[in-house]
Amino acid sequence: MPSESELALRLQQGLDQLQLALSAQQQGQLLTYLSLLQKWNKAYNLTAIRDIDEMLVKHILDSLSVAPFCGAATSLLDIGAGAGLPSVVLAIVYPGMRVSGLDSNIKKTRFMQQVGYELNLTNFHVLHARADTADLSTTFDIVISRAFSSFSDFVTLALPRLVPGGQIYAMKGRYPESELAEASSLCDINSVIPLSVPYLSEERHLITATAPSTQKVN
Ligand SMILES: C[S@@+](CC[C@H](N)C(=O)[O-])C[C@H]1O[C@@H](n2cnc3c(N)ncnc32)[C@H](O)[C@@H]1O
Repeated sequence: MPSESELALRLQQGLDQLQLALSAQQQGQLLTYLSLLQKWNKAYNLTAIRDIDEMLVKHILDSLSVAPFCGAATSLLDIGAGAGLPSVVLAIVYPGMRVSGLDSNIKKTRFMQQVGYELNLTNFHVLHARADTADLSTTFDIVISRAFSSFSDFVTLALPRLVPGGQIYAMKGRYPESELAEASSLCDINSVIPLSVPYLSEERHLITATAPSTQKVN
């Protein structure tokens, strides 16, 4: 198992590759989050990944890879956030952004609440609810998901939660050709951005979309 200083160095080098400049405090928060994930995973089964270095790459750095595309937003909702991926990571990167992590699984929302408390993330809010019935009373600049559902199901859930002109972001693995075709009548797909995750040779993509500008006919 890598030592704390080895993990810190690997994080620092990953951040350099992503061209993200985070303070020592933010890097410390990311490492504390990583250790909480590993600690709670034993009892709560938060993620199938057990190895801490793999968690750093496939969870923390993977979530950080979307950060450069979120900087203009003041609010963000993560649907099906699970253990807080990517929402906790984005709340750490952007302390001025109102970030909400929503999940229907009570163990996962308890974990996110504990993370928010231990990291003193005052901009991070946890919602225990189903995405289709959640009473949120507010809308968001970005609605994001990672490993949640088909893109079309996600779009249907995300659209009512967006401010006018807000962005839907879906984090995907391989180029999601069939999912894009299926959702083309529901929204305007603006881009499919290849993401590069440090130390990972697998494909990652970010779909960005907005509410349909015109009434679409099937
Ligand atoms: C595969 S996990 C992904 C979690 C996290 N986004 C990640 O990348 O690790 C999907 C999550 O979606 C949640 N979920 C599934 N259906 C949901 C719904 N209708 N409303 C809210 N959360 C839901 C599950 O509880 C689970 O935590």
